[in-house]
Amino acid sequence: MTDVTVQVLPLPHFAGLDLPAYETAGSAGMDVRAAVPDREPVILAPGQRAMVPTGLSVAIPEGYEIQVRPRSGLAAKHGLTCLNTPGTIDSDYRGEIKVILINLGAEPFTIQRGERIAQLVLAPVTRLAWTEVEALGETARGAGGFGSTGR
Ligand SMILES: O=c1ccn([C@H]2C[C@H](O)[C@@H](COP(=O)(O)OP(=O)(O)OP(=O)(O)O)O2)c(=O)[nH]1
Ligand SMILES: [Mg+2]
Repeated sequence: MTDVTVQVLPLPHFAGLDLPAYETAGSAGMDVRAAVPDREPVILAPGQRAMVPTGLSVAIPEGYEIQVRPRSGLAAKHGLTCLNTPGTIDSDYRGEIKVILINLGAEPFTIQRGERIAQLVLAPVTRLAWTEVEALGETARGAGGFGSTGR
């Protein structure tokens, strides 16, 4: 497997944190850390959401995106997830990557500086081009959906 090189710009408030990294040899995503101030952890009350800074800006090569996905441990243990999952980082975005976290659990959740809050997955993008038609080809499913095949 050939790695795709992505330029990363650590912002001033990233200082002292570790760059996202694969935690195991076969990991699909790199865990990304909260770049919140040391003395100002983000406390999410049940039902509350926040845009959590990562302290990183990137330049993804054209033809790729980065998906921001939740960590299953945080979701299963604390009800913490990414509200817009999977978040999309476009190849032309140069702002800071932020993680939109929501606490769907029953207890407040505190996000400390350096905590691994989500994972970044690099993915190829296939762009589509429309061809407008007057009718679509028939299929057995037709317009059936939303549970049409049963539960
Ligand atoms: O979880 C996310 C999702 C998006 N972004 C940044 C990178 C992305 O390239 C940009 C725009 O995201 P998106 O297209 O999902 O949001 P939008 O509401 O359509 O905003 P825009 O009008 O800027 O495209 O915001 C993040 O930092 N984190
Ligand atoms: Mg958009």
